Amino acid sequence: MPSSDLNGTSPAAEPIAVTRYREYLRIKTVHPEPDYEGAVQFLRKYADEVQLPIDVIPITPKKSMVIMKWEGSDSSKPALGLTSHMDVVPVFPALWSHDPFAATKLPNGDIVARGAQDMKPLGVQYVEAIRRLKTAGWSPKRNVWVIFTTDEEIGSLDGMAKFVQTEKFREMNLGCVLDEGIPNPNEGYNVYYGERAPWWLIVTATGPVGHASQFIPDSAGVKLNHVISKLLEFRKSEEKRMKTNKLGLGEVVSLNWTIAGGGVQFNVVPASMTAKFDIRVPPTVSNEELVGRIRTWCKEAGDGVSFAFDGITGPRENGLSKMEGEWWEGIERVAKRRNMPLYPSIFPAATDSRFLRSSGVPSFGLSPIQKTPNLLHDHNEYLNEATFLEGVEWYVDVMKELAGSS
Ligand SMILES: CSCC[C@H](NC(C)=O)C(=O)O
Ligand SMILES: [Zn+2]
Ligand SMILES: [Zn+2]
Repeated sequence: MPSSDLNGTSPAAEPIAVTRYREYLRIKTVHPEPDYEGAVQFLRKYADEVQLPIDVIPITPKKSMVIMKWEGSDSSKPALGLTSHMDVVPVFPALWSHDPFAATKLPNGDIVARGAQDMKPLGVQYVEAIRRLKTAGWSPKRNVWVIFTTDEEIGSLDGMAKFVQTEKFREMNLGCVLDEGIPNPNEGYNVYYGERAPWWLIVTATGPVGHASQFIPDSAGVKLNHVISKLLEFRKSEEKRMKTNKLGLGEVVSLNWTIAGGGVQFNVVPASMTAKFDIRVPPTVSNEELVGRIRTWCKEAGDGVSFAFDGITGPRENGLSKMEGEWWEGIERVAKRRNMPLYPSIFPAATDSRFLRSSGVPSFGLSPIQKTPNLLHDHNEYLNEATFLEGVEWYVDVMKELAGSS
């Protein structure tokens, strides 16, 4: 990392914030084998450069989270947390216009890379906002914690889910955390105060085996088909409910059959078959009622049909952060001052915030990305340099407002 003054420019006459962002994008924290060690090494140097104390918290022997602290003058007050995940989703390199890990900057300032939106900019914007505030001689009243998490993209089990159980998390005394949102193709920022729970449902049907030229009764396939049909009918009804009532995706249950399993040969009726579904359940839907429906459909299908949820997905209380109180009002004030419309809703997918909210810490998901197509998990993910820098300014104002001056 080349040296720079606290508010300096990099050797390439590029703002230092952009240079650090592009360096971070080049670290291959991509699943299935994210280079977390590379990211930790980068963040250690970065924290040193901006003079922030850093803690590296092992979650497993190969996966460590990173926490930077900007100490406030009144540590007794609940702190502000700024979180981002270090990992990114895989790429299909052939579909990309540029190497997804080169962080190429196009002549118009677009920076193309996996993670350019989801969600490496926020991690760097937090630190750069601190750099600017420090340079300006400003310091916070509340502690500000900058958190870099692991494995968000694969469910957060070896990440935020474990971290919220630690003594360190309790000691941080977080009053509110800001996390990721979704870019807005139009003007203004999307902001999320809750999210749907992922239910990764596995339905397994078993039945008699035999020669496939016969009408074998109650075969695994026949039974599984019953459950699949019921689930897909339910999918249709939820899609209709969304369209008829003009609801957001975050307000209805979505369901996709994503994996089919079982069978060995065309002419052998198998003993067991499975179907896996990605289901997203809004906080407004009763978990008991939905589990009850799945149970009924499996029972109707016949003996030997069961269901389970994968990993840490399935019915849970994710919590909703209230759009009231000092934290929310602070965010609204910043947006107003910056003439930035805010569009609150329920996040359709899953983020680390669900673990924070269910631990009693309000969390708001907002990526300061406007007038940019949403390319989360898509190829040719990019962010314009100017939009990135606008995000740094957003966090400067957010920190001043939410962490208070001393
Ligand atoms: C089950 S957790 C996986 C996390 C992932 N998050 C996002 C934002 O894509 C998802 O919702 O699929
Ligand atoms: Zn993300
Ligand atoms: Zn993602």
